[in-house]
Amino acid sequence: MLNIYKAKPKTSLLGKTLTFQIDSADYEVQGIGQYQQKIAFVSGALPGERVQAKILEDKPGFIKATTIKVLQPSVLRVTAPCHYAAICGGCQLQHLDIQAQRDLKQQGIDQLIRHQTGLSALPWQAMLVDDDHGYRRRARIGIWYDKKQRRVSVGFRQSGDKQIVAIADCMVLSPLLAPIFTELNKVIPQLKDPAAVTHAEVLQAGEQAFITLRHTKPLTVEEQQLFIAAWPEAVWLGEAEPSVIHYWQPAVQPHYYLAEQNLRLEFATDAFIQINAELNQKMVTQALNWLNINANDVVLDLYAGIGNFTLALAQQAKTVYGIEGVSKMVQQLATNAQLNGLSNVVAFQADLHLAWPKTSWNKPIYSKVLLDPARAGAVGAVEQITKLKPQHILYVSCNSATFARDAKHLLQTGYRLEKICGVDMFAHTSHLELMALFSRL
Ligand SMILES: C[S@@+](CC[C@H](N)C(=O)[O-])C[C@H]1O[C@@H](n2cnc3c(N)ncnc32)[C@H](O)[C@@H]1O
Repeated sequence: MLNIYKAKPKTSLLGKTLTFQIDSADYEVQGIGQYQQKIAFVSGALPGERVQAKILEDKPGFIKATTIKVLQPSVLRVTAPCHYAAICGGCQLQHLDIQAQRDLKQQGIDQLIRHQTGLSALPWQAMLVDDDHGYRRRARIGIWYDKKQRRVSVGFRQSGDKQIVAIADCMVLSPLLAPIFTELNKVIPQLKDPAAVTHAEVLQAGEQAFITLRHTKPLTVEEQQLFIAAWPEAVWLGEAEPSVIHYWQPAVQPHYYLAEQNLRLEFATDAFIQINAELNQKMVTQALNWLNINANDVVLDLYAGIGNFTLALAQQAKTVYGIEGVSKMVQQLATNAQLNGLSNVVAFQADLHLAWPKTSWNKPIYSKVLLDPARAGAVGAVEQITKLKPQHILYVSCNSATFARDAKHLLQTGYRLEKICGVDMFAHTSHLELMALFSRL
């Protein structure tokens, strides 16, 4: 008789609660432990701790879990300063004091970069830091209307979940934007269809609050007036379809200042700007210092946005080419250069992750390059940068993993890492911005 062997289906660990001994932490300060043969990444757990954690993902090589109970705490563990920390997904590191957060983030990133690049030590410089409260000048606030209970929830997404956690205040949001929670809670239930508004983008530009409400059904002028009357100091806008934004009041131009450079930058409410104004200022000034820009420099600023670095570089360089993927932002960059009296800025649109066009800006004419890509890093771009053979490359990164990958390429193609520093742009979260200066050997 033929015996057919059938492998027993493995039972998934998903949703189970297990106990983990945490040995170390990764670059996002998630605890690392082990379960049988699998490596376990446990959010909310610290090295040296024993925790109970719920399994969120069960993959062949690893599992991901979230701490639900700390059985044996680390000496570094503190009580979170925000009363929503345990349920809100916005900040992941409030169980550490701010200095320990910064130390552990840098240690984890140091390990990641050394592992990827093979460097034995990194030339770390002092981290750029500022106030860890009230620093966010932009945020997306979730809105959920429960039709059965006729109740609105305004807040952030729960950690590891899609549910909105209703909150009344946020420790890291700029105080100017604080009224958003009360006012939305007041007005949304008065709408004909309260479920029509799904989220609010809040923005502080200078001393002005801008609120863009995303709504899936039209809102009447009377309904728009309810929001304006509730918080008249704010400027209200509606987004009926993605990226189709209308002012409900006379338009006001959002802008911010780089006071140290005496620059004024204008932007559209949906354009990218750096989240933390104080640290952005420090970052721009440090970029000028590290690159040591002089009047002979021809500089290439990649992923230039609305010209945050471009204009400051142009004040000291001969010429700056700013390249950006979004056409509207390229136009804004050119306008900002004009508004600030800078005639040595040239702005181009290009998708930097595709093959670069054979054009005036893609030539080996640069002494210095600054790049500030989004989280995906400079995939496809970093190879093309090195072909231009600039003397110095300043890489500003918001994702250490993609930075480590790109840094490896730079080191393999004739560059050395001169300086690196963290920028604690998103205090209390697992993210750390990086600035790294590479020079040609
Ligand atoms: C982190 S932001 C930096 C913007 C600017 N340097 C600043 O400091 O405000 C990254 C910028 O890269 C742009 N970008 C993203 N992917 C791109 C691509 N494939 N090609 C060109 N630009 C891209 C985004 O539109 C965004 O403006």
